This record gives sequence, structure tokens and C-alpha cells, in this order.
Amino acid sequence: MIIGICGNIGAGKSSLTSLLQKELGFTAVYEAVDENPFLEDFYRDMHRWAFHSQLFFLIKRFDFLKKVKDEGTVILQDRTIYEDVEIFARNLHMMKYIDERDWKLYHDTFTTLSDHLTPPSGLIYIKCSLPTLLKRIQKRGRGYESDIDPRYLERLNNLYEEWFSRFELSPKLVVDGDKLDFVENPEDRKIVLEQVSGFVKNIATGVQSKLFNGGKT
Ligand SMILES: Nc1ncnc2c1ncn2[C@@H]1O[C@H](COP(=O)(O)OP(=O)(O)OP(=O)(O)O)[C@@H](O)[C@H]1O
Ligand SMILES: Nc1nc(=O)c2ncn([C@H]3C[C@H](O)[C@@H](CO)O3)c2[nH]1
Repeated sequence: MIIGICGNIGAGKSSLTSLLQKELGFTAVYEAVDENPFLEDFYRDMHRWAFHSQLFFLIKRFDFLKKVKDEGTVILQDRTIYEDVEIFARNLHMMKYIDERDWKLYHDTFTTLSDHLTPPSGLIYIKCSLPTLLKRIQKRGRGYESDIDPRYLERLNNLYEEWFSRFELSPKLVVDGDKLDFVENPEDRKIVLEQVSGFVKNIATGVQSKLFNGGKT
């Protein structure tokens, strides 16, 4: 089964993915950030590079979904394709960094490719407030993110809230990224591990009972 890990920039997706990989033995697939040849340019000049950067992330995300084989193991996906479209690209269109014509092309590309899209078996959202995100982005220290406008992050956060609350394709779990420091604090780590393993167990039980019933609910 595929479990999507979602959340804003710096929310802790890669950290949580690697914790779950280490402690629960799940398989992890990380976001292709360093491979995106447009990302640095995008942060320097959003107008010029927004469309290219979005298209790159979109193709990479489909590439992952095409290659990944669901063989009964738990595979974690660090950020989902829905976030590219519903949050990042939508926001850039709303901010007029992607014009109507490019937005239509991007969206048509997504719609055409998404005919073969299977939603994840579960979705884990790391929810963080703006001050936490800013602190974490600073802590990580990626050069090209150093000048991210807090208002840009806040817009993304609002879209995350709205998208996650209406997402109904899979069971969902919220991890409180403000309260739980699963990077440095062993007790918080334990809480998160319990939350996630309970969530995944429930999904697996649901999947099994569906199989047992021949798919009837
Ligand atoms: N729950 C947490 N408590 C404290 N620090 C955290 C927590 N989660 C992540 N961090 C720290 O915040 C920084 C960003 O985390 P991480 O790279 O995992 O975020 P991300 O969501 O994968 O970001 P991106 O969207 O940019 O890929 C790292 O320095 C990490 O150590
Ligand atoms: N514009 C844009 N669209 C995306 O779909 C997208 N997905 C990730 N990112 C950026 C955020 C982090 O800097 C960095 C790591 O997540 O990459 C994106 N940026």
C-alpha cells in the first residue's frame, strides 16, 4: 500500500518518512527536490520559472506512480501529486505567476495523465503553523529558500487546510507538527510512531476485510 506524507514546505515530511522507514521498516520514496533544475531559478524569479518547475514536479510524481509496485509492503511517498496541483500550481495561478493559457495546459496534462491514477491507501498530513514552518526552513538552511516570503507560505498553508479537509479519496491522519518534535524528542517520537502504526494497521485491516468479502462493503 502507498501512504502519502503531505504538508507545507519544511513541515517535516522527509524527517517523518525517514523515521518511519527506520523504526517501522516501511519503504521510503523521497521527493526529487535536488533533481529539479528549475527550483533555484523559480525562487529567484517566479514569473519566469513557475510553469517549468511545476511541470517538472508533475512528471516526476507520475513517474514515481508508474514505477512503484504495490506488493503488500508499506511504501511512503514524501509529498503527493495532489499537492503539486491543488496547492502549489493552483497558488501560482492565483498569484498570476502562471497565466491562463499555461494553467490550462498544465491542468489538461494532469487530467490526461490522471486517468491511470490510483489514490494512496492513506494520507498523513503534518500540520504546522506559519511560525513553525519559518523556524524549520531556517533550521534546514537551503540557500534558495532563505528569502521565501512568509505570505507565500501562509497562502500555501491556507490551501493545505482547505484541500485536506475536502480530500475524501483515502483515510486521513493529522500529525500535530507544532506540538510534536519527532526529530529531537524521544517521547514525541513514540507518540507519532504509535499514531502512524495504528493508522496503517486500521487501513490494512480494512483492505484485508474487503479482500475477504470479495470487495463488497
Ligand atoms: N517535528 C519536528 N520537530 C522539530 N524539528 C523538525 C520536525 N520536523 C522537521 N524538523 C526539522 O525541520 C527541518 C525541515 O524538515 P524536513 O526537511 O523533514 O521538511 P519537509 O517537509 O520534508 O520539507 P520540504 O517540503 O521542503 O521537502 C529539518 O531541519 C528537520 O530536522
Ligand atoms: N513551486 C513548487 N511546486 C511544487 O509542486 C513543489 N513541490 C515541491 N516544491 C518545493 C518546495 C520546497 O522548496 C522544495 C522541497 O519540497 O521544493 C515545489 N515548489
